[in-house]
Amino acid sequence: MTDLQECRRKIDEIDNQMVELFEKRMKVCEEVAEYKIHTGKKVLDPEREHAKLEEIRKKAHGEFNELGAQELFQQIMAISRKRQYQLLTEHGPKEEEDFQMVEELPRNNVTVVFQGVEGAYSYGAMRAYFEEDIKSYHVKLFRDAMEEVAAGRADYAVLPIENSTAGIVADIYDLLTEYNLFIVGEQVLKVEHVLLGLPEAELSDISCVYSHPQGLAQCKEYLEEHRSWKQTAVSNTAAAAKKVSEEKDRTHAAIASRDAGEFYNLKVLAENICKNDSNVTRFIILAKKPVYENNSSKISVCFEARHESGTLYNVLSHMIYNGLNMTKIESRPIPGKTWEYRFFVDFEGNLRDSAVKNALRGMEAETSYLKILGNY
Ligand SMILES: O=C(O)C(=O)C[C@]1(C(=O)O)C=C[C@@H](O)C=C1
Repeated sequence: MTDLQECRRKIDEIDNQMVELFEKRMKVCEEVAEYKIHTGKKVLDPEREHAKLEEIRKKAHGEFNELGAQELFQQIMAISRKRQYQLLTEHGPKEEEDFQMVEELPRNNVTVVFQGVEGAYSYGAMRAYFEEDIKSYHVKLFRDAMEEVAAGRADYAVLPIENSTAGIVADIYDLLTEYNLFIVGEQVLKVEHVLLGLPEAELSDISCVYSHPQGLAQCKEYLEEHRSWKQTAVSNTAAAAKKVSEEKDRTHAAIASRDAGEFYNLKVLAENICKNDSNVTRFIILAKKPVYENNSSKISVCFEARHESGTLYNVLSHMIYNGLNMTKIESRPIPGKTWEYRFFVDFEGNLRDSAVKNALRGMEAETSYLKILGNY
């Protein structure tokens, strides 16, 4: 019978040689980095990597080992690139810094736009993030809010990006790639929906309910208990409340906030209608200029990767290598490119950290498009 101890001794011996060779190879890669820093040649050389992998495949025996050896060298070269990006950050030409650091963003005496109407959750988020003495106004669509900031009529826009029950607000993700705006802050707001009706209405009168699609989705279970009600989606929850108050029809109800109910003089017909009692929405604060506060700890990026096997894995590996904690990933279809996706990633860090600089340098070089959406 095979002796396990003996096998392990042999493996250890081989591994020791491999580590020695790995370090030797890395030393040469550092020389390559020096050459590339001086000549400005790109770190990633897909042709060279492709030729190398083909050569490696020919050297190995049998299909399994051919694939295995290729995978191993793919990793080795990826590690080599990461080391080269590190050296480039340390000794190469300084990258143009688009983002400006500020001690603190002004939260008073500014003009803020939000989507919806007073009483909407966006309004609540704005009140929670900014000081009292701001000038605020509302617009109809998410796009309008972005337009206001892009045109310089507002300093900031407050927009919902995700809800803990219903998921992301996809339109906002898409608009973030359309407008050249930056996320400078975020505000998480507890969302407590109630069912609102006219002051004289009773729950048994209701046959039609209005809300934002997310409001309807977040109260799905409650609405399933009232299947006969006609559900109508409107642009936001406060607009739903406004509609009920204007239509003066006691069979109409809205799913919105208690605040919206007070604002439009409606009665609470049912509360706790959202099954998930930790229902929160995260709002982002957008600005025109790429600024970040000194103590910012979260970075959002958006990128497109070539449609090839392993590209996403390679891009994300820059975060792993630099010890960065990825907190979120989303994908959205790229308009006009069927089955191709754009990725949105959040990770912990500050743009001043060298680990962040290294990771971003590598990610930028190995994606076809990368935008830093913000550090906040
Ligand atoms: O040969 C190069 O140009 C290198 O940078 C070395 C190396 C490698 O580790 O083999 C690393 C990155 C390149 O994409 C190709 C190859």
